[in-house]
Amino acid sequence: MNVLEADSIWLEYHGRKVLQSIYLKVETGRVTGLLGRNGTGKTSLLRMIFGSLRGQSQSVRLNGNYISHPYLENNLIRYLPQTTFTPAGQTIKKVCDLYDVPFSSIINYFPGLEEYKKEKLNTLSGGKIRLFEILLILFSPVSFVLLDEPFTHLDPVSVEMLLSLIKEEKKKKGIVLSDHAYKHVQEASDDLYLIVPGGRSMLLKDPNQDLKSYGYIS
Ligand SMILES: Nc1ncnc2c1ncn2[C@@H]1O[C@H](COP(=O)(O)OP(=O)(O)OP(=O)(O)O)[C@@H](O)[C@H]1O
Repeated sequence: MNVLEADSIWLEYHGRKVLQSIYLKVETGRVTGLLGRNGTGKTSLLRMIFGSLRGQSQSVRLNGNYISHPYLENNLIRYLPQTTFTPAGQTIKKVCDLYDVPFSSIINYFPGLEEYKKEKLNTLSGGKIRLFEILLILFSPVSFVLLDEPFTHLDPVSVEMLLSLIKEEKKKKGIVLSDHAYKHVQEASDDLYLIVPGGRSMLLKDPNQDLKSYGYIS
């Protein structure tokens, strides 16, 4: 089992405090959910764990050992951002090769993609590009994946498929999942954190009750 911890995370933008003293843990074999109202800093936190955003302070540790730039470590971590990140002018097969993800593993869960194999990514619809990118990150040969709003833009059948794939993939990986579709996040997560006003993270003991008392749901 591998354990990834983010500790002492502090982030300010132009003197405005966003994250203060955040702690979050994810283990292989588990899903850690991350919730918070708009603008509380979920994306910033995911990027700080990945290593692509530096704050005023951060300690990201793998099995207790500090890592300065997790995304530079071999086969450690990948991040699904909220926006498209794959090169639109590349073919789907080429992008799979770039990410070391077999095209065959993606088409198993993406009916109709086979015929686009040699097409460029920009021939897919926005929602299909999103589904492709989610699968690309989820099936990546790494120990941890960070998924930022994976349910947005997916149709209901794809959402159901994604929920069952997350369950399957967590057998091999640790997954951090953040989305405003909080019921899906709750359903998929073994541990659930909420970023509360003031930029602190709370590990929820009784999610239904805690989400109400912290004002995330009414
Ligand atoms: N580059 C930046 N410069 C200044 N402020 C920023 C920058 N990026 C983000 N912020 C601010 O930091 C705060 C946290 O943003 P972030 O995108 O991490 O929140 P979030 O919880 O992911 O939001 P949402 O749920 O709306 O996607 C917001 O108030 C945002 O306006």
